[in-house]
Amino acid sequence: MAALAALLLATLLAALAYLLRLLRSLVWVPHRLERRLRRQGIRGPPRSLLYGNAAEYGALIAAHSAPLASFHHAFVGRAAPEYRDWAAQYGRPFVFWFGPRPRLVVSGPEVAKAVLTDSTGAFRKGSGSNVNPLSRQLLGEGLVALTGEKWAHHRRVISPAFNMERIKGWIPEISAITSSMLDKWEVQGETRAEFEIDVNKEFHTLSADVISCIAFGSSYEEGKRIFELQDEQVQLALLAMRTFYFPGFRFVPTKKNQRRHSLNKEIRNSLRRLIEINRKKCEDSKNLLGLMLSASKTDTEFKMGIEEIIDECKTFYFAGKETTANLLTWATLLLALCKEWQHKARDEVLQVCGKNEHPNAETLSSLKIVNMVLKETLRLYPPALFVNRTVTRDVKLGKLDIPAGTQLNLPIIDIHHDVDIWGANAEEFDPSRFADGKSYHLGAYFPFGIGPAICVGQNLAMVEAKLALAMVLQQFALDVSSSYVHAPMKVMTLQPQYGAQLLVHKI
Ligand code: HEM
Repeated sequence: MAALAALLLATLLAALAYLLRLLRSLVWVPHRLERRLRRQGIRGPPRSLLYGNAAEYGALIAAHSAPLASFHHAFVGRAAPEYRDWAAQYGRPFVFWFGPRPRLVVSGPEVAKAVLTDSTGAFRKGSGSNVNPLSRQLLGEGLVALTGEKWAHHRRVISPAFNMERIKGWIPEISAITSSMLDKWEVQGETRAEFEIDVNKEFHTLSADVISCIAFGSSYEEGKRIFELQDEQVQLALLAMRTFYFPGFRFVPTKKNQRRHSLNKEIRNSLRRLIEINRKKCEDSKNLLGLMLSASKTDTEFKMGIEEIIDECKTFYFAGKETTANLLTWATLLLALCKEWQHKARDEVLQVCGKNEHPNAETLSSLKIVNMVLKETLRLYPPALFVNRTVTRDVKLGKLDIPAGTQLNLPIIDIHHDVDIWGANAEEFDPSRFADGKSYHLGAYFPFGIGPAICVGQNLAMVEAKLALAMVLQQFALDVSSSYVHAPMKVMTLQPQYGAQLLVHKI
């Protein structure tokens, strides 16, 4: 009897301690953070205790959901309305909440540079969305989600697969993959002089194929199921990111959670199989999988377990496909709209590579105009709309006193469209901004981030995009189709909501 009473008491005490911790985390800490921000005049939409501003955010997106009346580039108010509406209403910086931690949206190149290049450890990669275990399922515990020593270790293992020399070695493969995409376009052109194509779909397949081939030594077909499952995971991850996460909620068997678990399990199993199939081929290779497999065999600090490798594969499948596909999509749409730059870029490609030669490492580096077009596309239509950091200790940022626990949101897209930085024509497509010799502030333009956590796939993305765009221009003329509806939208990355229909004809 006494033992039962003691057990009961212990359970009660444990439950009380849990409750107190929960209250502290859900009520006291957010209240304290909010008060400190308020005292400095930082405001935002009124929040609810559990859901923060998820409802207001949903309403804001819905209010701006109509497609744009024409194909213009002043679309930040549609794709990321918080940076315009809430900034106008509450001033800058402003704060909003998706759960119990504030997201402080800061602005200006100086702040972006200070935060991203900080070496004191005051700002940690990732934020609320990464902390939510449900959204973390999408990318796994890979490089994007990792922090601290473990992140540095993975980064050291992985980076060599993406250095420029290594990427240049992959040019023939990327060129062959692009060629086979264009052969299919050509077949369509055999019966009609001009035909419509959704380039967004085409470039998603292309970049999925490229990442499968050069990172894992496999083909798109092998990885296709993983990409499809990840597409479904994106929707569920987005839901999770925008709602409050109650500790332990992932174990509650709701319909969505069950689907999340089965997707996660199937992706991990598919990756495990894929790694096994390609193990032999990759072990001696210096591709991403090869480097990670080598790391799994060492007994040094670089050791990586199979589950860690699977996590990284998830990260790379997603990060490698979405972003580059969207860069290519927006670049071709912009060139289809702006004939002057389409002609300039094509003339350059034909002059440097001729009509029939695929670009190689040497000719690729001579394609200055194509490079300028891609850089301007990344400015106007950055695939990653923002970068997040968690503030690890109380820190001074300019005049602001930012308390530990705040999530900092660096709005890439807003800074890239800022008239004060880019001038009166900030919302116009003008690749000449990036002509040789022209400079800009490091924190004013950072589509790949800056500092120690800068995108590890940057070289691959740029080589792939340059090569694919040059090959498209070499063979096809592009026009915007009358069925294209201009509706840039944030779905993790910046995407055309209704596809990217172009009219294409062989030249
Ligand atoms: C146009 C294409 C791309 C854009 C715009 C882009 C953008 C970004 C940005 C903004 C970050 C966050 C940096 C930070 O937190 O400071 C990032 C990180 C990352 N990207 Fe990319 N990315 C692109 C292509 C790729 C590709 C092709 C891959 C892989 C093959 C890749 C893999 C990653 C990984 C693994 C990280 C996390 C790096 C780390 O935390 O160390 N990205 N990217």
